[in-house]
Amino acid sequence: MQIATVGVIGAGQMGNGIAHVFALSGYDVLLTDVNTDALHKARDLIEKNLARQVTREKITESDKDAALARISTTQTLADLGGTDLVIEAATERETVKTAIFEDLVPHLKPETILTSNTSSISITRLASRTDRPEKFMGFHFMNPVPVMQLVELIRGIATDRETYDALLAVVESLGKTAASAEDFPAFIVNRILMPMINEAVYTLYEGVGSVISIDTAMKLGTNHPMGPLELADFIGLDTCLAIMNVLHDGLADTKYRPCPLLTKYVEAGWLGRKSGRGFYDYRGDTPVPTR
Ligand SMILES: CC(=O)CC(=O)SCCNC(=O)CCNC(=O)[C@H](O)C(C)(C)COP(=O)(O)OP(=O)(O)OC[C@H]1O[C@@H](n2cnc3c(N)ncnc32)[C@H](O)[C@@H]1OP(=O)(O)O
Ligand SMILES: NC(=O)C1=CN([C@@H]2O[C@H](COP(=O)(O)OP(=O)(O)OC[C@H]3O[C@@H](n4cnc5c(N)ncnc54)[C@H](OP(=O)(O)O)[C@@H]3O)[C@@H](O)[C@H]2O)C=CC1
Repeated sequence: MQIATVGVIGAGQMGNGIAHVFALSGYDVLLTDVNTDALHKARDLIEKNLARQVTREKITESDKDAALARISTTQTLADLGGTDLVIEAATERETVKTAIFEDLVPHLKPETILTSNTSSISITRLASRTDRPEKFMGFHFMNPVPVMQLVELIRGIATDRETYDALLAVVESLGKTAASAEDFPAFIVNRILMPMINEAVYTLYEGVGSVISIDTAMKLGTNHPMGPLELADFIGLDTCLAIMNVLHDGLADTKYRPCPLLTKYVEAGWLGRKSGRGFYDYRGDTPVPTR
């Protein structure tokens, strides 16, 4: 199947990055969000990130202008009806995602491939809430999307070969690399990464180290580009907690118990970079550790 137009649902940090890379690779993109402000912010951020790529001589000014011209925005979900591929990248909450699919499905062409960028939720269960489980897949991009090479491809129990092959070809057209994961809670990347981040929060909670000592230890001791607490803030603490809850509920093992400090931060609205405060405070010129 020829994929030319892509609908992206959710204009947060992942939605804007996904729209950016698809537009730069020549796809027409229609980006939607319930929040008009998020749509405006996403467009500005895409423009800024494309400009950064021009400065670093990764792309030309005309590549940037052409990519921006390929991105349209809408607040009406039904406008995505004519797209060939839909990527849902809204908040990591199953009720939010299923409500989106239920609203969207009546407007879609029969051949449209439906995907979710979920970090952890069962693809089989999400697919079962649509009219096309055989054309439904997990399509998991990494943050920041324009920089990260990997896309995890997750087949639900009903996904057909044609859909998998079509998405594999899309990943190649973006110049990225696919890794296949089976449909178990949090797939591969977050099954491994999120317990490490959660353990870093326990290390802080139990007073083994400060925010700075934990991040410095992991950056300089294991050559990670970001420390685990800095990375948690970058991903979003609400998303980290949601993933730990899916692991805990889905695998029924206490080793996945979310750290109470992570829960408390989310309850306080301290969600990391996106809310201005998490393990670091981002309101000044440089991030300041909070513990
Ligand atoms: C939660 C999930 O479900 C799954 C996930 O995504 S888990 C999270 C996965 N992501 C990570 O682990 C990220 C870890 N961090 C990193 O790799 C690095 O810190 C980073 C790439 C984010 C930034 O690297 P840095 O060296 O500190 O910053 P900086 O020098 O400004 O940028 C590095 C490059 O990225 C580019 N870049 C950074 N952010 C960008 C963006 N949003 N858009 C476009 N380009 C961007 C820069 O232009 C630069 O490009 P070149 O090297 O080609 O010149
Ligand atoms: N952050 C990360 O590092 C990664 C996240 N992901 C996954 O990507 C998805 C998005 O995450 P991320 O971009 O970080 O989250 P953000 O919180 O940055 O963005 C989510 C966006 O979705 C919007 N939204 C909520 N409900 C709806 C709806 N019904 N219709 C349309 N838009 C809606 C939110 O609006 P509002 O703010 O008004 O609620 C917000 O603008 C999640 O499933 C997450 O697990 C995958 C890989 C990495």
